[in-house]
Amino acid sequence: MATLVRERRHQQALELPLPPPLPAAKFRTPTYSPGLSPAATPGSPVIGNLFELEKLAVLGHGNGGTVYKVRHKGTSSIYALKVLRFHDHAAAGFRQQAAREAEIVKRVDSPFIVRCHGVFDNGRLTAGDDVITGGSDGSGGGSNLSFVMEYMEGGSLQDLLRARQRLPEKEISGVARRVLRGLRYLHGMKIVHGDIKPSNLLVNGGGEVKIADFGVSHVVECQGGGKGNAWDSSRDTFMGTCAYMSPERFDPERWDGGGGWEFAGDVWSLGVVVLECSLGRFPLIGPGQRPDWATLMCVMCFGERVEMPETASPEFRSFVGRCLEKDWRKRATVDELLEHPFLN
Ligand SMILES: Nc1ncnc2c1ncn2[C@@H]1O[C@H](COP(=O)(O)OP(=O)(O)OP(=O)(O)O)[C@@H](O)[C@H]1O
Repeated sequence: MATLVRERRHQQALELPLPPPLPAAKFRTPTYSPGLSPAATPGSPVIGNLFELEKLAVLGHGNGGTVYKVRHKGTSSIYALKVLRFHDHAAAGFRQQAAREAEIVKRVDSPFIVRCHGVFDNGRLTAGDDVITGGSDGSGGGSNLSFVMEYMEGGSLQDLLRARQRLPEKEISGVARRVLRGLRYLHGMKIVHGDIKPSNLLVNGGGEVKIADFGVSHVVECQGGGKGNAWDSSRDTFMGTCAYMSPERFDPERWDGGGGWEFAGDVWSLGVVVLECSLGRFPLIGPGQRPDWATLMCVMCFGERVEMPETASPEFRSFVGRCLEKDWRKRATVDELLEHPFLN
């Protein structure tokens, strides 16, 4: 069932070209320092083969894949290995989106985004601009796509919220600043993340938050252009994702989801996350309500006021209000939010 849901979720058409690869793509020259941390650093060695990695533990499961904690046998560096498995009957859209995810993570390089150290297509390391097929290996047993990622030993923001329930405004402001810097980088490359939520914001050993999981990301032609690329809500039934979805993605007709709104959707999602960090629960619905499609749709269409924590500062209220502006044209941009007093 979960696989089916993910397959549906990934059927969004992604026909636009990606920006050119970075000159020295992700898989950079190694400068490994033996004395460093258990977790791999930006200068970690290139991994040529998945057999170089030893699985230590399962870190988590997503829709369609498993994430393992692994150790590089040669250097003892620790990584996270995400493995997406495709059954032979997997929908073409699922494979296509996984390939798109791989192409995006190979190009992004920012301290605010979880680093990818290598992508393996059926165990074969793909280089800079190799075409990734996500296709069958011909063995009849399905295929897989594996991502070797920076290990984020603090887990996700969702884990953090489970443990601490609420975060103080100062910490929330730090989280928001890092996510916005990551979004500024991505949007500058015309990449819409599309799935900003607590489980996709990971924390490293130093307490730094980074954006992860490009499973529904895509590249848009130009902001404000008439591409449309309208989101078909019937494709995205996964609750964890739709809970953070903006009104114009829910209902493009009502909220004028023409061209240019897709970057604004990431800002809405960040606003929901920020409010959740302060309230200690998913904020757009009442404590006992389920965040199902119909309930969320009612909130988007008829809900007037977002509940704020009683103790929230004016800066916090203003910041969240600017993110959760229903009309995406009035919503703050990433650059505006980076100048907002809540962060400064
Ligand atoms: N680089 C990483 N370092 C440490 N833990 C990670 C890393 N990437 C993922 N995880 C853990 O594995 C879990 C599963 O990640 P994955 O990206 O597959 O799915 P998800 O984001 O939880 O759900 P979904 O697939 O619905 O987006 C995460 O919630 C996180 O706890």
